[in-house]
Amino acid sequence: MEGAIAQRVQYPTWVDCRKFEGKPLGSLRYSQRVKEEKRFRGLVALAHLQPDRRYDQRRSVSSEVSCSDNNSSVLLEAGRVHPFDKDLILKAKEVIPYLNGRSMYLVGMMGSGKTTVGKLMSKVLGYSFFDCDTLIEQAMNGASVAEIFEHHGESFFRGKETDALKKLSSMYHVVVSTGGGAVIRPINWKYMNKGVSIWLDVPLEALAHRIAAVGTDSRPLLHDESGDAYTVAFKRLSTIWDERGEAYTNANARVSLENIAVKLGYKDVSDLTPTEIAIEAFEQVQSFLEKEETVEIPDGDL
Ligand SMILES: Nc1ncnc2c1ncn2[C@@H]1O[C@H](COP(=O)(O)OP(=O)(O)O)[C@@H](O)[C@H]1O
Ligand SMILES: O=C(O)C1=C[C@@H](OP(=O)(O)O)[C@@H](O)[C@H](O)C1
Repeated sequence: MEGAIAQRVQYPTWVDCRKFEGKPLGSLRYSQRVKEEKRFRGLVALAHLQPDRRYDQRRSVSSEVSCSDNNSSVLLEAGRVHPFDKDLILKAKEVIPYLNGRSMYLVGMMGSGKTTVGKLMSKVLGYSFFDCDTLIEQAMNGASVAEIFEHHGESFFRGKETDALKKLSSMYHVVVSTGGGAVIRPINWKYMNKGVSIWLDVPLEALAHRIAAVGTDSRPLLHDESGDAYTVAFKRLSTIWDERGEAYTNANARVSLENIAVKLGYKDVSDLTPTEIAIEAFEQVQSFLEKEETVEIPDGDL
């Protein structure tokens, strides 16, 4: 089966954790008939899920999504999925009335989890998700962020980033993962302030570990020094943090991974799951919006 078919097939990469309740540890076959296009009707996408002990014993499952017709079967994607958590669903239901359709903009350093956590938040809220870098790449006919930096320079990229945020700012019911540098241009805050901005505050050591694990190819601001991956990432992140750390504090809500770890009694922020981070993000957003609602209006303005 060709990649073209694979790309068009919609399959569930996000599952409701109730499907796991009461089930013994092991695998669950999750099937969904592909009905998007007539000619693929005979195909069935199967997500084979099982708890992933290597990554996170509590709430992450590994997935294998395959697609088959009568003659053949092909593996479309293997990866991790994060089942919805009851607490996350409850928290989302609580925050929805406060949001009243307002969008959310995740800001934070490279690798802070804006995309991972943002996708999860959007799914559980029933919002659409947009990744700013991806929008820029699409606007540049598929050129990667690294290629745009290389061929056009950073300031051209920043212009495209502002264009993307401007477009997004007129939309409701969206969660946006912004690029790590979006906070440096004041005009971008004007656009992000149409919604609620959330800073994912992750210690630099944890960021460097994450980035060292996936490599720096897609993050051009990080891959210009030699040395071991962790040290290179940590050094560059420290310099970038000195330049723009202050700008993240403009966000409406701050989600500190160190604070969540203390609250949950974990020794290390790397023990935190995206679900736990998303729950805290909703809590912080709600607390910001509650305060916003109770801001006193001076008598003269009534
Ligand atoms: N809570 C987490 N724990 C461990 N790894 C994470 C967590 N959140 C994200 N990651 C990993 O860190 C890397 C960067 O995450 P990503 O969501 O792409 O960050 P950003 O969009 O802020 O650059 C990815 O490899 C992702 O799988
Ligand atoms: O911090 C930055 O200046 C950048 C962060 C990247 O996005 P992520 O934060 O999603 O990695 C991407 O926009 C570009 O490489 C520049």
